Amino acid sequence: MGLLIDGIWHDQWYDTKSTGGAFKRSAAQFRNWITVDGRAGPTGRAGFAAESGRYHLYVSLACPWAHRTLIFRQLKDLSDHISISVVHPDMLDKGWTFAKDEHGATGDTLFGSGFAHEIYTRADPKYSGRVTVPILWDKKENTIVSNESADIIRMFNSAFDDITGNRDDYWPEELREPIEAVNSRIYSTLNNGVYKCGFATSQEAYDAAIDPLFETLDWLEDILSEHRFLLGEQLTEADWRLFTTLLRFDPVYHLHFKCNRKRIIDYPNLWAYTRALFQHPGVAKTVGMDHIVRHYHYSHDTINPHRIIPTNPQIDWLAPHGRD
Ligand SMILES: N[C@@H](CCC(=O)N[C@@H](CS)C(=O)NCC(=O)O)C(=O)O
Repeated sequence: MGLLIDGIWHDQWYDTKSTGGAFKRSAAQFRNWITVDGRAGPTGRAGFAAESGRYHLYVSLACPWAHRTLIFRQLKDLSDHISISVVHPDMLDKGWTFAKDEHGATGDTLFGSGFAHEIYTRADPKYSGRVTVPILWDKKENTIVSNESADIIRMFNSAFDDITGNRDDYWPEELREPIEAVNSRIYSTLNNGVYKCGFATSQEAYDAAIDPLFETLDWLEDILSEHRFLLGEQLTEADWRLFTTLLRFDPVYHLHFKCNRKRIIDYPNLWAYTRALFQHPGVAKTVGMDHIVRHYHYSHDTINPHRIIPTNPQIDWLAPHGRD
């Protein structure tokens, strides 16, 4: 694990010393938007029009943020229009790699690079910052459009609709305000909250993260006891953003990140909801559980120094969910 400083790779773990043991996620730096006609989006510059075959997505099957983008690529029928490369699950001293010696790791199918940091320096030879996935690459302008999953799923939600004819809308205008409110709590206490627990290097930092996390799970259980989805009857991006964390919770976060007060299967509504989303058409094929379990346990040697991969519970994702 490391980062680029002025385009040079440095192997170093997250700095939690300056924050009293708390993990602080750094903000993504490439924030352009693909739009229907290439006009600028909410951030960044213009020039990224939706075109079939122009863009390439670098993902890790293990990563919950990258997983969101893979789900939207699937839901919005973008597989024939946006190509992908899948990194190797082990993220060690050189960061994400394009090694292919693991089932499902494709290598860099665009440039044949060895490491994900080469994609960042290809876009900006002096880039300083973390080398994260997902990365949305523009083959035409030879640069990174975006490395922020929250933005990428919104681009995928609508920018290519005229090309695919798929007009399913997971960010409907009338629900945007409540979606933002739900996203914001879930991001801070759950999506990122599990990392705050897992990467904490002081008891105080862990204690500060664990209560809000389980309060949020209790809150979600209540919502889902009354509604089919987070915002009511309509499936929205808020559900997909939550799903990638729920999916990883029992197999990884419960043990590896010490989020062990309860498991998702202890919450009847959350557990049935997670299965319902797993069983949604096209979603199961975006799930790489081998990469998920391998990545966390093998890569985080400050948490699991002997890199032993635990046996894990057998989870029946396909059991009937009864939430239609
Ligand atoms: N804000 C980014 C965060 C992505 C992110 O942190 N990805 C993790 C993998 S789960 C990563 O690549 N981490 C490498 C690192 O921090 O060095 C997004 O949501 O797209």
